[in-house]
Amino acid sequence: MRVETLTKRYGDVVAVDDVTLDFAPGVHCVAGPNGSGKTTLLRCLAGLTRPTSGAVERTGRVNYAFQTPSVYHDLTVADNLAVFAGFADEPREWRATLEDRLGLAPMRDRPASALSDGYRKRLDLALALLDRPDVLVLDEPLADLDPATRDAIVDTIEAYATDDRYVLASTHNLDRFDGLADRLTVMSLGRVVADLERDDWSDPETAYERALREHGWG
Ligand SMILES: Nc1ncnc2c1ncn2[C@@H]1O[C@H](COP(=O)(O)OP(=O)(O)OP(=O)(O)O)[C@@H](O)[C@H]1O
Repeated sequence: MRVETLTKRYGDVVAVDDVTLDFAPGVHCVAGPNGSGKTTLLRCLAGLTRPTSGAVERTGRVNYAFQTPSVYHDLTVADNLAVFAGFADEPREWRATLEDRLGLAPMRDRPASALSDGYRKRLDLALALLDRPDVLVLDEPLADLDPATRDAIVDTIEAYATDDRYVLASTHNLDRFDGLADRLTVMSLGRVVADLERDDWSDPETAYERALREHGWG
């Protein structure tokens, strides 16, 4: 996958400014201060937002998990999974595996509206994975979650990111991606200020802070 000279403007705001990036299979984190263009870049890549100019090349089936979970609030966890499984042509065992990995079994009969934010996020990730997308895009998958939920989500991402799959995540929680991220792109003011691979860093959070310092932040 690739974006080339991608620009997205909202009126006077340049959310993504002339970004060219190649994407490879593995776990790819996109980090940057608030408003640096992470979500806009990922939305353009996933085809959810039309770029103002530039090109996007995508591959395979892309699923996008929004920062705010998009589940059926009136349905139970089990029924949410059943509805989405109806769209997916996957064996039941995969659904059971996801329920297990994300610790959803005790919540099966609870309406999504009655779940904690953490369990709603777990359910949302399960739904995004049900049809085994080639490309999984996660907008802030770990924001405002307790440690157990973060662990469940990180472990699920890790187990999924094999077999040439692409996992892209915008995040402010790089410490939790240590050992998991293969690639780190740092954005500032709509531009890419660092694009690093695992061999380039001792840990992604320190690499991120250094990249921002070099570009005048803090
Ligand atoms: N639909 C929109 N209409 C107008 N401006 C927008 C829209 N979406 C994003 N922006 C602006 O584009 C810029 C980049 O926003 P974006 O959400 O991509 O950044 P971000 O790095 O994901 O931020 P955050 O970490 O806060 O989620 C910001 O200035 C934002 O206000």
